[in-house]
Amino acid sequence: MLLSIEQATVPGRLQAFSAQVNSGDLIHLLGPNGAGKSSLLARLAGLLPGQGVVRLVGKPLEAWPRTLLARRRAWLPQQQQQPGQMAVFHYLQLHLAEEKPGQDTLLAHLIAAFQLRDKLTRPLTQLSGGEWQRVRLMAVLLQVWPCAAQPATLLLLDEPYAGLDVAQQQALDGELTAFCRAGGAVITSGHDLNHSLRHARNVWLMQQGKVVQQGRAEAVLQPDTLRALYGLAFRKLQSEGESWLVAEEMR
Ligand SMILES: Nc1ncnc2c1ncn2[C@@H]1O[C@H](COP(=O)(O)OP(=O)(O)OP(=O)(O)O)[C@@H](O)[C@H]1O
Repeated sequence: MLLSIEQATVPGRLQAFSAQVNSGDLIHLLGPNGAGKSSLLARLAGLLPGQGVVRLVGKPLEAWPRTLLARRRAWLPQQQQQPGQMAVFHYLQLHLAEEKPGQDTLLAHLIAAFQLRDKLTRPLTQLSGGEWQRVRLMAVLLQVWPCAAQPATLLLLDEPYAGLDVAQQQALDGELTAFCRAGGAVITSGHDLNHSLRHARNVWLMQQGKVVQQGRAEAVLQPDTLRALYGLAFRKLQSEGESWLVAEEMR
């Protein structure tokens, strides 16, 4: 087991929550604004204090030396200021491991996937919002991409799709799927129910600081459940073997 969450809390923001995350899992965290998604992600990253225990490959987060933890789990906050004027390539280099076989190939692959080749010498402060998001995503992927020495790693992404155009959203889908196939696990927060229906393996639904449901996306994302969560009526449509959720206008 990669991550074991035992009665983890954040006072005033997250009620006691227990779950297990395995290598290969791709989990979407959904729920209304203020439900506690960011708080849960930050707690799992070991960056918010609280009760309970969070174990990464069996060891409590607090017992991990900082440098080793940084190679095992990465966290992408919802928003982040550019750390100064440095060039994109320099920023990415800061996230590379000293020695990791295949890292150069991975770097070239991610530069192409996120279409950053012609931005590499640009100062971070001169990127658009979506470009900075792609650079941040690339950095955390590089930081913990699974390798033979560390096959099981964890990526915690707070609203990673925000600001990405549709092609870049697809690129990110592809990289996260590859990351999980390589042995990592991903937990992301977001607000796009139909994207979660298609892309997530599991969904955790949150409401008022509590995880109220967890399970397969197709099973959890049901109109009645969503109505209770968002106060909106939903319909689930079927088309060519795919399901779609549509929020209906309330009269
Ligand atoms: N720094 C903070 N200090 C105290 N309370 C906070 C802080 N940040 C958020 N909260 C509160 O904690 C609760 C959960 O917030 P959180 O940011 O985890 O929700 P979220 O589900 O990620 O929301 P959103 O979808 O709007 O990003 C909210 O009631 C919020 O007001």
